[in-house]
Amino acid sequence: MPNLYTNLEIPQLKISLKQPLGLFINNEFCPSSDGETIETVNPTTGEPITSFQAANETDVDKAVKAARAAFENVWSKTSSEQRGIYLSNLLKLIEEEENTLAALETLDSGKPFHSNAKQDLAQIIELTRYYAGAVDKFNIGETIPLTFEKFAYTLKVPFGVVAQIVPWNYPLAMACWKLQGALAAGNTVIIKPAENTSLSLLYFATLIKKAGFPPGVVNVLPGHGSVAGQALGTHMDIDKISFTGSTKVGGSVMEASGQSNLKDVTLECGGKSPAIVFEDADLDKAIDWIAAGIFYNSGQNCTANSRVYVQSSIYDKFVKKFKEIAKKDWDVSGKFDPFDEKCIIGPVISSAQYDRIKEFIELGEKEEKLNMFQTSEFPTKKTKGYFIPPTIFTDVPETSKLLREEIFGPVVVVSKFENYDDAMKLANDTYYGLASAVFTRDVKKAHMFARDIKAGTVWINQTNQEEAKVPFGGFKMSGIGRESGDTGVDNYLQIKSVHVDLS
Ligand SMILES: NC(=O)C1=CN([C@@H]2O[C@H](COP(=O)(O)OP(=O)(O)OC[C@H]3O[C@@H](n4cnc5c(N)ncnc54)[C@H](O)[C@@H]3O)[C@@H](O)[C@H]2O)C=CC1
Ligand code: BAL
Repeated sequence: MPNLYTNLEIPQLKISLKQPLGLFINNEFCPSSDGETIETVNPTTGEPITSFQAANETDVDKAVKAARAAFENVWSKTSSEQRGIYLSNLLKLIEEEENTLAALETLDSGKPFHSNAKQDLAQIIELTRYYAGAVDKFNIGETIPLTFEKFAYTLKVPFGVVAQIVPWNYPLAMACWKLQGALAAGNTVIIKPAENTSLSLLYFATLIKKAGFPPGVVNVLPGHGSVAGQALGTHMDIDKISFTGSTKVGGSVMEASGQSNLKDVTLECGGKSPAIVFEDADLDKAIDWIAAGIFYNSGQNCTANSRVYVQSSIYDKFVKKFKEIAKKDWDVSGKFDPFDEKCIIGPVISSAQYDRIKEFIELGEKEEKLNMFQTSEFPTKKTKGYFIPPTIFTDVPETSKLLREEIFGPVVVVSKFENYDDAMKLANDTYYGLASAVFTRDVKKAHMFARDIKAGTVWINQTNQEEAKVPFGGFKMSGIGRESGDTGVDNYLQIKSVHVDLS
């Protein structure tokens, strides 16, 4: 029998914890059927942390059977009030274990503990509170009068068994965006974390059990995307799948649904979100927001404002100040312990992502010969972690690969525009449509931008702010469907129409 738990020590916070390493099915941790494991690496040091069990097709089937039985026998008969009680219990446990969960995020993903990881937990707490109260608010159908003797009504009912696949940039937060909404709607769930950040969700599974959720309602299946993820996508007894990650894999999840049982699909995929700065903007505030919007979480945000367009009359001033702020507030040098309050930018998630981002930087600098500014030396010789300093490319043409592709690191391109029409043309010149930001003191211009931009989210005089009450999702190749807010529950409900004949 493999080890299904290990002790982890986080000396910086004096935390020691019992970390589960198994697949979580029917409220128990168990080994994978073929003994396959995945090693998880600390991106701050490049050293392994531990290994956990990796699910295969047989394990996926076992979890689906557990989720199906829990749905048919227990969960579909559990009142919304009782579901709300379980979610409230979970909220209390998350609050109690906030530091431990945040510390696991920092250990496994490199997120600075005091800023990013604690901020993720604050968001998780807010949204769990929201969903605990939402269970009976968004499942209300309507009555439709037809003739004197006929009417119809609609019921909003859960799908049944839902699969969820989440990425590594916000490991627990992305899981909770999906999980709490699906549970509030009355579904049972099988959730797969990313290969490189499974620890926090496995630990979270212990809270699910403690909160009283019946066995099989929540199942956590760590595993490889190409194995466990693929098996979830093609399974014939999963009613809905929700995915967050790359646009490429999002497409294959949709394809898997099409090739199997046409399960309902929600996708949250990539972005190349523009920030537009007009000459009448409060420049200092705009720069502070934009710097945070690209450098926070080391730029590993699907909504990162990775394309910045600045009106030509203030362009030079903007670029000068932007570099100063990047250097002053976001530099990495010498601050290589994400548990230390001074660390503002952690490492990127893996050596593969580090190499990928480095390639983009070298392409911009050497092949495309763009103007480049970095806040400190790169590659840095002082750490084995995957640290990348804030990197700013200026005067970048629309044809540049750096301007067109999602880099997912602390790398931003800046260009200029002349007038409103010019700005809109540039902002919309992308296959993506996740988010956007506009900076101006002109109310009319701000709302014209909100009208004209083809993106699921628009921020006016701010950027990258998320609220549990507000729907989130993408236009174009950034996704299908919405999460968060009422849609975070609605997304997991389907409509049944009932026709009544009184004649
Ligand atoms: N929109 C977002 O929040 C994210 C976007 N990305 C983008 O993707 C790029 C590559 O990162 P990756 O880790 O490779 O992302 P990915 O899309 O491969 O990984 C996301 C999740 O999908 C799973 N997965 C992988 N292949 C699968 C398959 N065939 N079927 C079902 N699930 C599968 C993974 O195990 C993980 O849980 C990043 O550089 C970034 O541009 C990555 C993570 C999050
Ligand atoms: N903050 C959650 C969505 C994202 O930016 O990846």
